[in-house]
Amino acid sequence: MHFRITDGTVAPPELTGSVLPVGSSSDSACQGLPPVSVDTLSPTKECVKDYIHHIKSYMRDVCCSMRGGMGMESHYVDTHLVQRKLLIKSGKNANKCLEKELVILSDSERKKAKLDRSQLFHNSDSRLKQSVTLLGKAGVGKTTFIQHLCLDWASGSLPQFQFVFLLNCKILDLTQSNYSLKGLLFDLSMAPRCKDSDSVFKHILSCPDEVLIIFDSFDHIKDFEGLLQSPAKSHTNTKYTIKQLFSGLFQKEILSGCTLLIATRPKDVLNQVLRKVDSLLELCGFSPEDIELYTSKYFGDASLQESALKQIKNHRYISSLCSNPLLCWTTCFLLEHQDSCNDDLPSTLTDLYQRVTSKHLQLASLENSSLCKNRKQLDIPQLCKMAWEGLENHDTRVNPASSTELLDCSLKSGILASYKASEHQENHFVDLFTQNLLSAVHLVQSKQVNEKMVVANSVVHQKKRKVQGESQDVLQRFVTGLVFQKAADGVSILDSSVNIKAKRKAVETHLESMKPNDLVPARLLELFHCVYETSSAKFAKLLLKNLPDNLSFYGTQLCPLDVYVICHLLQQASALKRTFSINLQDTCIPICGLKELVGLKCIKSFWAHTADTIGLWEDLHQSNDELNLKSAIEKFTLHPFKATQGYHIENLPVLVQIHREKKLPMSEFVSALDEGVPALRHLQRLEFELGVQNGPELFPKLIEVLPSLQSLQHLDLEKNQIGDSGAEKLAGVLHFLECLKLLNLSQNLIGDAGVEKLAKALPSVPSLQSLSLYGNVISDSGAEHLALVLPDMNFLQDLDVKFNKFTDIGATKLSAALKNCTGMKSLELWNDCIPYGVFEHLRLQDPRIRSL
Ligand SMILES: Nc1ncnc2c1ncn2[C@@H]1O[C@H](COP(=O)(O)OP(=O)(O)OP(=O)(O)O)[C@@H](O)[C@H]1O
Repeated sequence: MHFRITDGTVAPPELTGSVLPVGSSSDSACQGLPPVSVDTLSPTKECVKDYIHHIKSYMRDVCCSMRGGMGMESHYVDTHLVQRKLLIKSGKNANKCLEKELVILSDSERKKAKLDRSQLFHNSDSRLKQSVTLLGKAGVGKTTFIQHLCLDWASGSLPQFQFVFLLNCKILDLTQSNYSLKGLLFDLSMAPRCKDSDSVFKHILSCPDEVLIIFDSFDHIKDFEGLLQSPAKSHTNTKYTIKQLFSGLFQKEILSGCTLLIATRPKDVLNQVLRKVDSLLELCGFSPEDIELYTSKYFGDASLQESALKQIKNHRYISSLCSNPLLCWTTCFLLEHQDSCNDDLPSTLTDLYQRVTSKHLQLASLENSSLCKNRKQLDIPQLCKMAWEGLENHDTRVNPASSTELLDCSLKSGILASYKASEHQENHFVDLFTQNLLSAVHLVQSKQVNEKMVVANSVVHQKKRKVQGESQDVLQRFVTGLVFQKAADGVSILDSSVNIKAKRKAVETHLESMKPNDLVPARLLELFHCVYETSSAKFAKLLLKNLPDNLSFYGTQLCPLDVYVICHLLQQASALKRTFSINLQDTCIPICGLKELVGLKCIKSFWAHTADTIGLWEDLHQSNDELNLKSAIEKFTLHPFKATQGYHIENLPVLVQIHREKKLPMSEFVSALDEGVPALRHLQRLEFELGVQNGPELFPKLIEVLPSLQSLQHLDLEKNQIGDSGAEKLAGVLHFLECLKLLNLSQNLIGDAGVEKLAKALPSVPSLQSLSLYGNVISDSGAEHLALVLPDMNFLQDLDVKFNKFTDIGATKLSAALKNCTGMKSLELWNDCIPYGVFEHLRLQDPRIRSL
């Protein structure tokens, strides 16, 4: 059977379409349509056509509305997709979490990588992608996007697919092993019943490349370990588990050629599966323009629309929150039901969700006074307990044995949604935030939950190594928010008669013991959020006091809400006379957020992606904000520079151009740049870690930049395969690097030709103390060239040329030169082309020659 919702009063409208008695003859979706059943006399083609017609019509009916009763056509806001890439790591240190391997693009790269819905299934060379993953945080609109996609298909777009099957992993029974491929498609997907499923299935098997199968809420397949093992291999009625069927489809063992679309939250998903997909796409949330459009769609009435929009725009926290479509809907719902437009808007997530949940309950009780006359009659603690029990098992469904009255009221209030799964009815918490708020209420006020348990689910934990899922992050925020909530007011969902002092004290002690210095960037961000949720000046101060001078959010994707929270807390730092350097590399922080953070007094230097930084300068220049432009130029730093992605280096030449020409690319002379770009002038350390794949291609860009790095002391170019030609290019610019102390050219395939050029240039680097050419392919002639210049390198202390190809001839030349270098401390020259006896002899003559 199919899934559907059976109660539609206030139930989430994205599902209300499936209220219809699916597959029955009274199915309104079927009315006026040819019957699904196939006249045995009619050709198979006819029956397939009928069925397709029928699914399309069914999808049009089921997918046409969103939560809150809004029509898809009237209220949907077209959001963008961004093409994402994976950083493939292998071996022991490979991460087991997709989010950690996803390359975080800069804001400017994201703009370039934008796609729209029509490009979902096609590569740039217009080849069809066979597997696509749609990534997005909770509430960003994955399910809604898929609904729209189904509507597109039903209305004739996506003609490449004859069939679209939509599976919701939330309601699939993952424990049973009695499903066939046919059962998966016809009985478990959102499709009307097909009376001649054998014929249609046979047809499907004959044209797999015209089939799209969508797995929504894929993160609900909790256990990803071994997911790809033992895939289903047979199309026939052999019985499998859902995971085996997925694995069989994914690995093209069954229905090979079909297209798969997998929608999931990125955290927690094991990458062994998702790294194998053809395309990884991230669904973007609402831009400020989208928020405006959505608000105007939500409030039909122009004056309501205007006032709501004004309130959202005036409230920076709320407008940053609204970049998440679900939270935007929640905000609009609250605005719609607030008593007066002078009511304060919530200033924390806890506050927002408490108000909205209370409102839902209140409306439901008003609507159906016979079921729950007032809020008190509803057993909220029981509802909260159910939420927590589900959350503990990473499950959104509620215990079917719960009281009917409680379920009915929760369904009517929109806290639960009902689905028809397989053979039975299931009730689920409607979204992650609602379930987590109720769970947090349970933890905070239930007597069965002790302080230790509350602390374990409140603020960030220093020692936990495992990446925690999004759900845990949100739970922490709510628990912290509730524990420190000021005296319960009208909207509090907490029972004011319960004493939570001991729990509050325990969380407080834990917060006070936190050492932000030891936290990885993602955890540090969570700590910021938890402190923000407390709304407490005391905890904000404590956090600011304990923060390290160098703040790093490196590699953590920052959404507008994150940026708001960071700024909000940091702006109080000036009062404490604290200043920070902030690393915003690989955070994809939007330029407006960057502007806000960089503008803070307490930020004395920042490091963000070069293209975004130039974008920020251009923005400030265009708005004639010369003062802030000057400060943003001065605060920008590149130190210490570590290039691990192509885009870390690609824009450096533009920066150098700005530095030399003292103007921005599209402008005339900019007075703020009259001293060039200090970040370039002051850069002391550069590590070029692009490796074999990107290193050789991007090395010329680095060469363009090096002459401007007058303060560079440490240049690490290890393992980039720059070869002889790279060494020659480097030799041409070495004389600019007057302060260079360390040059690491290990493992770069440099041979005699390259080392000859380098040797000529090395004496022009007066301050060089340490040179490594370890693991190259230098033979005797190269060693000889080096030996010749060794006495001219006045400050050289350490030379490492081990694991090269020179023999005792080269080794002897080098050791002879060493005699004239009194300042040198070590020479490492071992390699297996030098006879051991010779090597030992040289070593005994000069102890500065090191063995392995
Ligand atoms: N593009 C959109 N236009 C208008 N409203 C949207 C859009 N996307 C999402 N919404 C609103 O946000 C709500 C939540 O979206 P949705 O359930 O699709 O999120 P999700 O990413 O699937 O979340 P989860 O990971 O929790 O399943 C929808 O019910 C709808 O009200």
